[in-house]
Amino acid sequence: MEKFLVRGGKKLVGKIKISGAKNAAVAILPATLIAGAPCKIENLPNISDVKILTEMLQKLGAKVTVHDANTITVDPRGATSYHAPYELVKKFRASYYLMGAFLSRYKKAKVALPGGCKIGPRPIDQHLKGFEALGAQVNIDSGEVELNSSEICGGHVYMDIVSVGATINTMLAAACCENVTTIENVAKEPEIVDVANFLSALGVSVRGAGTDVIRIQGKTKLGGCTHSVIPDRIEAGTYMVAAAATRGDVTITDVIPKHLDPITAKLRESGVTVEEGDDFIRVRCNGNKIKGTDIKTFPYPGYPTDLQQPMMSYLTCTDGASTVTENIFENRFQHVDELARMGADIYVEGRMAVIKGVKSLKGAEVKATDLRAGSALIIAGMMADGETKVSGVEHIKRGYESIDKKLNSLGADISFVTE
Ligand SMILES: CC(=O)N[C@H]1[C@@H](OP(=O)(O)OP(=O)(O)OC[C@H]2O[C@@H](n3ccc(=O)[nH]c3=O)[C@H](O)[C@@H]2O)O[C@H](CO)[C@@H](O)[C@@H]1O
Ligand SMILES: C=C(OP(=O)(O)O)C(=O)O
Repeated sequence: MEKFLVRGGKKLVGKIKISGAKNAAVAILPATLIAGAPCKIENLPNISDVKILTEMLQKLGAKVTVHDANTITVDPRGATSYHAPYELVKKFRASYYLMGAFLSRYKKAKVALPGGCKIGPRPIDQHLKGFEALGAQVNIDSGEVELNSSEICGGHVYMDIVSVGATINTMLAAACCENVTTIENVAKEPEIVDVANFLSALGVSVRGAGTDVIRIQGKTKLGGCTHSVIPDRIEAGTYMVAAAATRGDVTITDVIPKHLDPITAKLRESGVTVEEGDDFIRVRCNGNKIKGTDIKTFPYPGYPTDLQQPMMSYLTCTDGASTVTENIFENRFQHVDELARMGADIYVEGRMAVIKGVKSLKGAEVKATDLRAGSALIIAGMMADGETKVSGVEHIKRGYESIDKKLNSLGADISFVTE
């Protein structure tokens, strides 16, 4: 079994460069299927979700040229398959974007229901509502979603729930519709704006991405483009929290500081000094008195659920009590028992965790059950006395490019072991 062995007690100090955003990359890669010419995608994170997706595009008939670890060109013109069976999609959640991409390109799709992080029930009813509003018939049979549309021509949809995935999927499906599509009550995450920019570069007219309402005037014939993926605000936020958790001094570069406002605000509230530049953020503790704070997860621009778990590790050793309320996913507290095994004092009641700050954590054998539980446990390991072994490495590799090497470059002591 693969594990990260973390020897704790080291302050993180130095500079670290942020990779491209997983949640934008995993939408843009399937979206290349609707292009009419090659698409060069730059600043892709070198993570397993991207690797799997790249292989998937090849299996579907697209030609992929790898330029370097973070840049590929996808030529979708030879792709013919609109079927993505469970074997292909089970490994990660964002395979659902193949539904929108296939529907746009082929007017039909057959895609198995997705896998991904087990953080509670993750229905896709809003995705299907979007497709239906554009004119598709939806049928679910033997775990596969079948979409058909003699004419998918655009429409109007008001989403019941603010959903990142449903917003992007409806945008993809609308990209080749001749009529205007209006999607209301949409998610406003920066990754949605990045996908909108990618579609615009192909020739689709997309207005309103980043607000509550998106209007799309599709085109039946699209071009190709060169697109650079935006920085990963969740990776950046993880390293901001790690810097604070080890009472270090870290400058995080190649970021869009505005995207990190909710994390910056919470770290400042808790006593950490955070400075922002045009494309960097410096997080340092300066010997400041560090106290607990309260976190409530919300859709962007609220505090992101994907940084709830790493933040909880930090809060285990701050002065006084903190609360963490998880409003997005029902079962995103699986890291709590593992933190408790390291000496954290956490009490969970429904969607809220109450954390009483302790003096220190102790290293232990712990298991990451999902991606962000993984980074949370690595942070806890760096805070702890002694050694922590984190299993569930496959989850962590889904979303963090070289997390061990990046943290070691800041002075951490993390090795990759196979037992
Ligand atoms: C690949 C990707 O981008 N993943 C992100 C995306 O996931 P994902 O797109 O799956 O998350 P959503 O924004 O869709 O989910 C938000 C909430 O809506 C619910 N819901 C969603 C769709 C639907 O059809 N019906 C429904 O009830 C979900 O169960 C959840 O409670 O946004 C989440 C919320 O910021 C992040 O944690 C994930 O990292
Ligand atoms: C939940 C996450 O990812 P996914 O939606 O890909 O499972 C995440 O990035 O924290």
